[in-house]
Amino acid sequence: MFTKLKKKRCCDLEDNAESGLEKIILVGNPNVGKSVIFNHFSDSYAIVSNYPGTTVAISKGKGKIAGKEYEIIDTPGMYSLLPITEEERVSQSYLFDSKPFVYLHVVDAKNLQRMLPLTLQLIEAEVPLILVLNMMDEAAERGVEINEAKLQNELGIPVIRTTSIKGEGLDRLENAIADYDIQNVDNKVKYSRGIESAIEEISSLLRSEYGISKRTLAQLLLQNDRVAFEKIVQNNEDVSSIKSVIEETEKSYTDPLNYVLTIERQTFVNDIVDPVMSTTKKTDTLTKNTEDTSRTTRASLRERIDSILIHPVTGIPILFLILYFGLYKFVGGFAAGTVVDYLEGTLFGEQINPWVIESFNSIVPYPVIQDLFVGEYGILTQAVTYAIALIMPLVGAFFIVFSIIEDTGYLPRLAMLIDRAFKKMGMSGRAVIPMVLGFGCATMATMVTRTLETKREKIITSMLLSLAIPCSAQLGVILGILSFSSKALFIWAFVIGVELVFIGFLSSKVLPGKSPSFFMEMPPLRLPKASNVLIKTYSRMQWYFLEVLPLFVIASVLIWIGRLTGLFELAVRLFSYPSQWIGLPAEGGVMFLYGFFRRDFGAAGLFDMYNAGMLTEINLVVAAITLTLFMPCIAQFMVTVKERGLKIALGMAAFIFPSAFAVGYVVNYVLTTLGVVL
Ligand SMILES: Nc1nc2c(ncn2[C@@H]2O[C@H](COP(=O)(O)OP(=O)(O)OP(=O)(O)O)[C@@H](O)[C@H]2O)c(=O)[nH]1
Ligand SMILES: [Mg+2]
Repeated sequence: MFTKLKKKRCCDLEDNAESGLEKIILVGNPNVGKSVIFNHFSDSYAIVSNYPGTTVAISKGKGKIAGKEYEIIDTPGMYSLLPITEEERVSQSYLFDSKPFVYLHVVDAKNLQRMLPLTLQLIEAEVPLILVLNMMDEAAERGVEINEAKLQNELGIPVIRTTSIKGEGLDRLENAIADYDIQNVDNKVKYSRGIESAIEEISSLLRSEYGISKRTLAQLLLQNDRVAFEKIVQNNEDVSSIKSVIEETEKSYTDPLNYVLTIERQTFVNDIVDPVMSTTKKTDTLTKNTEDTSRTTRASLRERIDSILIHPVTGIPILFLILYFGLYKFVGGFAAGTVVDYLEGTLFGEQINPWVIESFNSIVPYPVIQDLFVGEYGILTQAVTYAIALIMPLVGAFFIVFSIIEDTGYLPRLAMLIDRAFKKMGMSGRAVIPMVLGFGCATMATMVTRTLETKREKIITSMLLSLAIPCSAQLGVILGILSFSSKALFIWAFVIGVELVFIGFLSSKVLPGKSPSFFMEMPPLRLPKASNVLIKTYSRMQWYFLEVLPLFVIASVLIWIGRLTGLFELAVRLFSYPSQWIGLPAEGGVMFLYGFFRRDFGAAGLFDMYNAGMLTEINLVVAAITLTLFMPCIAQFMVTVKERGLKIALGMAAFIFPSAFAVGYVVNYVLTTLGVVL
């Protein structure tokens, strides 16, 4: 495991640097174990979780297979070569442009019938291919047996069975890659006459060469795939003749061609699967076969747990229990209370920092430089202390809880549970995943909005992520600060919840378009693996630090320059007005200034002010609410610009900034007028 910990966290943003090595590309449906196999073979790490849509961008790494070095590439899951969502589009465009040594098509063996259409499409695309029957453990548990040799014969490509999570079969996969030799494989699918002749006609019109076969490109064109059209326009093909073939074909079918192709392909899949796959019938409890009985019991237990999690009457209390123990007790109580108190108060406050200040001052006698490194807002005394003593334990604790929840497969169940409520806000249950991920890091979560179907849903989700979802660090600090009174915590959660629902509801009324439909594959509930939870937590914290620490240091440097030039005082004075509007002392302005860098930096400032006795309890609740609703951090803003465009991102910011203070004002007014005691 520790060799894994040394791996670098893989690129979430696409980079197109060519390594010059031959490529092995992992493709397949979502949630089938591609990233597990990627992590096994490559020197990079891609996040593994138990829900569809974990990987949303290409990940690359290098790996040795039978002594030879390759570039290994992990792609986002896709259901078919015709993409619907953006992360599927990422995979499709990669297929268009790559010439790999081999593609590994990873499938979930227990669902072979549903996965094989993509295999047939890849065979039609005439790409070098190995089929990996993964999750053989779960297939066996469900009584599914697959005759691998027969399947290999039928398909004409190598077929390897694996249980990647246990490392089983990966050595045979390695051998199969080493021995792989490209060969012509017969196409397995023959469509009805109208479609076959259209494919032939379009193929004969295509002059250039592409990463996929002309037959496949013709099919994509028949299904009106946007990128396929862009490709043929780029290559100066005879687009108008191709379009007229498509129109003619469309006229001769009553159903959309996409549907016709899918249905016709499935009959070929069934013909292949029927003789190679068998399922031992579930036996009743009277059976003498103990193995079958335990299999049946396990299956029915799983179904029972599933219905408990999804049913509102039982599901909602369970959700609250998870929030109570996972967030309130563990992150808020243990990490923010015990661990941070010790690290920030005792270790850094009483031991490390006084020593650092003294040593630094004795070595560097210049007050200006001393101020930069060990002053009140210094790089070492503030940036590093905040990052290590305050944020690190909170983020770490949060990510541990979060990784466990992810790996159980709870999130898709949560998506089903609150799909109806989300529909009222113009989103579907699918948006639950980016929203929940937002509590980890809203920057990552904004990228995950790629998995959503409609533009409207993506805008609403990104908006709510920027507005009302506190990230782990901020949430941890706020839980820590407000844990003095459950009433305070309740008011904070209530106001943020109401704002979230209200703005979501309002956006769904203002933005044109229908509510999206909800479709999500339900992965089985699984027991989390400690090694995956630890590696994932470590890798996310590493990512977080790379993002956070430089920003904190930049903030310290800018504040230092600001103080030298007097700009800092000016900015603080400027912020002292909105700070006073919401009932805070004028010094509260500093905190909002920090908040511009990152909201958690601001929250950390709040923590300090409270400890210094500068704030009342009501001040604290109001400030926590305002900071939660405050501007998204710089990194999140940049990702929002990238995913949604500058105009939408600026529009969001223009709304969020004043509305945060407006809500703060109202809450302060109500609490002080009512004379609420916390
Ligand atoms: N039981 C079992 N679980 C597996 C196996 N391989 C992967 N998993 C689990 O399946 C889930 C999905 O694994 P990933 O590697 O994230 O799947 P992926 O194909 O990369 O998924 P996306 O990124 O969503 O496309 C995780 O919970 C893994 O632990 C296996 O062989 N057996
Ligand atoms: Mg993945």
